[in-house]
Amino acid sequence: MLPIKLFSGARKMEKPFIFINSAMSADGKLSTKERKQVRISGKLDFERVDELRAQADAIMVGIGTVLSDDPSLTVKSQERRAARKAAGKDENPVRIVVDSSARTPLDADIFKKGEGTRIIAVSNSAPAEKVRKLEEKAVVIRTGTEKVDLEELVRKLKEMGIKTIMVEGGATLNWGMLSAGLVDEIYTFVGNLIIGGKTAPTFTDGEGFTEAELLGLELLSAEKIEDGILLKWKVKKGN
Ligand SMILES: NC(=O)C1=CN([C@@H]2O[C@H](COP(=O)(O)OP(=O)(O)OC[C@H]3O[C@@H](n4cnc5c(N)ncnc54)[C@H](O)[C@@H]3O)[C@@H](O)[C@H]2O)C=CC1
Ligand SMILES: Nc1nc(O)c(N)c(N[C@@H]2O[C@H](COP(=O)(O)O)[C@@H](O)[C@H]2O)n1
Repeated sequence: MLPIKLFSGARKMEKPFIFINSAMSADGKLSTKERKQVRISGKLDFERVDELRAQADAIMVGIGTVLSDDPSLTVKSQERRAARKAAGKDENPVRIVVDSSARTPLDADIFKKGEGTRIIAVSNSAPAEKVRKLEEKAVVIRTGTEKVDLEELVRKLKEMGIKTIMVEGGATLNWGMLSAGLVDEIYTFVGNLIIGGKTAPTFTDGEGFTEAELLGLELLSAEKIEDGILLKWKVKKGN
């Protein structure tokens, strides 16, 4: 594997640098039709992901991912956690869940595992009692009427000092972030399997772009890792 080069985009910091990292099957699926998590990455790719997590200020996922996978979103390597500590940071990046209706379970692994700040982003229509319970475990950010306003959320995260956000899916959040023009780079690991199923989540679901709105990408690199390929893309702005 080539040496890991993090975050090629050295753009001016008017907003946090935001990248999506996902693992998908050769047919572009993130998980099965039952939304069951699948091991797509091999050992080396999981190491790469762990390094990305360790370098990021924050990791963001959608509530769909929390409900189906119950991820902890922690940095797995003890050395990387120690390096973060030595640099005066928490062992884990800030963990952010985009959760319009405050559905995050109070016993979710993101609360149970690892130190560090958790942020739950809810809309203003989220049930008050559940929000109050979440506030005992996390910083709650309210934005948007029915649905989290991702642009405003990102602005608030920047005000909190977050400079780099790693988005780890799923399919709907990827669409929300891409369609709002918030993503700078995309890293997709394409693994050596076919998942199939027209209801299985793909890298980007949501409404989809019209022909006039299609999002252009510039290929930054393509690297074989074990039996898959890592594609790094830069999102073209203003197209
Ligand atoms: N292979 C991989 O790298 C990954 C796979 N996955 C898979 O993806 C699936 C989950 O994906 P989804 O069901 O699409 O859920 P998701 O994780 O994308 O969460 C979607 C939810 O986010 C919330 N949301 C709030 N405001 C939003 C906004 N403005 N824009 C977009 N979403 C907003 C909505 O409640 C929406 O239902 C799971 O099956 C999981 O296993 C998830 C992450 C990574
Ligand atoms: N990079 C990557 N490769 C795969 O093969 C995967 N299945 C995933 N899934 C993502 O990892 C999250 C789990 O995180 P924790 O180990 O619990 O910290 C899962 O929710 C998906 O976002 N990713």
